[in-house]
Amino acid sequence: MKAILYKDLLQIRRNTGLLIMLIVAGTLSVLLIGTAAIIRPGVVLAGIMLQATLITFLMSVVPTCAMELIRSDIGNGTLAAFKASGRPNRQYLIAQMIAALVPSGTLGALIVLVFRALVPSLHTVIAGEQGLLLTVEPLLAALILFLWSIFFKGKVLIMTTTTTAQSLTSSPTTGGTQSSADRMAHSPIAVSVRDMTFGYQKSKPVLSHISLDVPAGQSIGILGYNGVGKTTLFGVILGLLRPQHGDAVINADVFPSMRDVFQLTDSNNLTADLTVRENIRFRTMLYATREHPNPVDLAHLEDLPMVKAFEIGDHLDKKVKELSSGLKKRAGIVTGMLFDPKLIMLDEPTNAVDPLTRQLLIELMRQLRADGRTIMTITHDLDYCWSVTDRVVILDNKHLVKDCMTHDFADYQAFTEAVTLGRGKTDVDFGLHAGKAISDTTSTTK
Ligand SMILES: Nc1ncnc2c1ncn2[C@@H]1O[C@H](COP(=O)(O)OP(=O)(O)OP(=O)(O)O)[C@@H](O)[C@H]1O
Repeated sequence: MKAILYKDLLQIRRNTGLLIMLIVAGTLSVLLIGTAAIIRPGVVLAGIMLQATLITFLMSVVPTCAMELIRSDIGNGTLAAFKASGRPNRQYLIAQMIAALVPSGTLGALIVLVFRALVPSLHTVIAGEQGLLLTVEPLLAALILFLWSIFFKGKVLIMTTTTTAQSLTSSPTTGGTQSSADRMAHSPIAVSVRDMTFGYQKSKPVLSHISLDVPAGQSIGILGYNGVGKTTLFGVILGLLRPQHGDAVINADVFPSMRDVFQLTDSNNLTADLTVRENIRFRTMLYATREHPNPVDLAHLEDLPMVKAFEIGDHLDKKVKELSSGLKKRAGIVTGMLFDPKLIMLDEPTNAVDPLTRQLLIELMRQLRADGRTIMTITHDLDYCWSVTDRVVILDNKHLVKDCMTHDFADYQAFTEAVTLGRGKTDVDFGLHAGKAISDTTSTTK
C-alpha cells in the first residue's frame, strides 16, 4: 500500500495534465468562494454555491485522478508487478481509494470551512443537519464516481482471477533430444494452459482451445505472426485477462509466490513518469516482506552486477519516458531481474536493443536456463530463439499449430523453415516496377 501511494504521489506530481486540471478546478473553486464572499448571498444561494464549488472540485478531481492512475497502471505493467508481489488485490484498491479520496476529502472540508468563515448566512446551516447533507452529498457522489471509474476499468477487478495453487504432474514433451527430454521428464509443470479460449469480444476469439504445459526449468519460445495472440496468451496466464473457456495457471507448488514471476511487457513494466531509480524503489517497496525488508540494496544500486552488466548506472536518475526504447528495455530487464525471479516471461526482449545488449541478453538467458529457471519468451527473433530455447510453440489462426523441441532440428535453416510455417516470402511484387514505369515515362516526356 505504501508502495502504491508512493508511486501515485510521484505520478500525480509529474503528470502535467492532472496538475493543469487541479489548477483549473482549484481556480474555479476560489472564484466561487470569492464571489460568495463579495455578494454575501442568502442561505439558498449560498448553499447552491457551496455545492457547486464542492462538485467542481471533487467530481472532476477524484474520478479523473483515479482513472488516470489506474489506466496508467494497467498500461505500464504496475498491476502485473503488484500481482507479482503476491499482495492481496484489495490493498491496491484501498491505496487508490486513499490516493483519490483522502486529499480531496480534506480539501472539500477546507472549502466548507472557508465558506463558513466568509459567508455569514451559512454559519448556522453548516452546523446543522442540512449542512451535513450539503457537504457529505458531493463526497458520496465522488465516491460513487470513483467506484464507477474502477468498474469502468474493470480489468483491475479481474486481478482476482486465475493464478491458483495447483499440484500438477509432469508435462508431456513432444520430441526433443534425449538429454532435454530427460531433463524435463520428471519436472513438475510450471505453467499449464488447458483448453483455453479467449477473445476481447465474446463472439471473436483471439485464441481458441489452446493447451500447453510448460515443465519447470524449460525455456520455451512462443512464436507466431503479428496479431496471433502471443501477448494475449501471457495476459491470460498472468491472470490479467479472464479466459472464456478452460483455464491457465501458474503452478503454486513450483512458484509459491507470484514474486517468483517476472513479466517483461511492451512497456517494460516501468512507470513512464518516474525515474528508473524510483521505479526500482517502488518495486522494492512492493516486494518487501518482514523477513526481507530490503530485497534490493537501494543505497548502492550503481554497484549491483545486473545494473553494471546492462550499463544503466548513468541513467538511473532519468525519467523512463526520457530514455530511448533500447534503454527502456534494458532498464525494464534490470528492474525485473534484480528480484531474482524463477519464472521469467519476456515479451519481445530483443526488440529495439542494440546488438551488444542483445548478445548480453542471450548470455543472461543462457545462464538462467542453465540455472534451471523457467523461461517463456515471445519473440520474432529466430536466432535468439535458436540460441536460448529448449522448445518452441507456434500460434497461428487462433490455434497452437506447432510444438517442437529446438534440438530436433538438424540446423538453423531447418529450424527457421519450420517455425515460419514455410511461408518465407521472396520475389514479392511491391508495385515498385509500376513506380519505375511512371518515373521512366516522366523522364521520357521531359
Ligand atoms: N485490448 C485489446 N482490445 C481488443 N483487441 C485487442 C486488444 N489487445 C489486442 N487485441 C487484438 O488481439 C489480437 C492479438 O493481439 P496480441 O497483442 O496478443 O498479438 P501478438 O501475437 O502479441 O502480436 P505482435 O506479434 O504484433 O505483438 C490482435 O488482433 C489485436 O488487435
